[in-house]
Amino acid sequence: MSTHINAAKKGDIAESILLPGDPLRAKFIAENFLNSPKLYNEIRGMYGYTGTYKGVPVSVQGTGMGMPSMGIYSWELITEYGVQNLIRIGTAGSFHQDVKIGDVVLGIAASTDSNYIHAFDVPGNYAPNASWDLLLKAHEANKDLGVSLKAGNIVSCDVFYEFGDWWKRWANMNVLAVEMEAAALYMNAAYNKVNALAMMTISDHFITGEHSTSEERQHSFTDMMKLALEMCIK
Ligand SMILES: O=P(O)(O)O[C@H]1O[C@H](CO)[C@@H](O)[C@H]1O
Ligand SMILES: O=c1cc[nH]c(=O)[nH]1
Repeated sequence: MSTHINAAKKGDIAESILLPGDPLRAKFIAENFLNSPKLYNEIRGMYGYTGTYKGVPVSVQGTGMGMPSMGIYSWELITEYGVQNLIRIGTAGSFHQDVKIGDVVLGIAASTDSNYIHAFDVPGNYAPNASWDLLLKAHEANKDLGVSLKAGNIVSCDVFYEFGDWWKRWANMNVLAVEMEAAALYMNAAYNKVNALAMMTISDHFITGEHSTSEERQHSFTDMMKLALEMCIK
């Protein structure tokens, strides 16, 4: 048991885990995609389940919103429960015309406006990046699934409700989309030498003004869920 996760022991959480921000998305995945899912965490309502997918143990854990929350859950999963492969399955807002609602974006790197890197005391800037191993698995798994995938730099921001044209300056640097957790996940994974990849379904569009409903954010986006699950058995 750790401070924010009350799974009893290491083996109660699988080596590969899906990490949606929304705990109800975790519940939906457990109930619809995992065999014999067991609830191992409900502290703070941040549901975590372990079951099997095509015979392989897989867990799914809500991580909340923002880098402090992702930082806590991913750190405990890695250091207290030995999780090796962490796949964030989130939502994001697109900055580009050709990255459309429903597309899945793989964050090869995660730029950020956060100070999370201060925890690691590096003597310069740091470029949080995805695991090559997991990127290859995503590519491999998608050969059968054919999900509309885009990959590139994303930005993890501390503020959801930002004003003005801030996003255009990230778009100018060819950053594809905004979300709020990937950079912290990548830093925790790098420090602890484990694998992480953040994939996000586009739920909002800064150019067209489109927005998905909260119901869609919770229950839809099953392409991304299937892709992440298939990666766990590669
Ligand atoms: O859908 P999730 O995984 O929560 O991800 C995105 O949605 C939340 C904001 O609505 C932030 O957590 C952001 O990163
Ligand atoms: O952080 C996020 C997530 C989804 N959509 C956004 O616009 N921002």
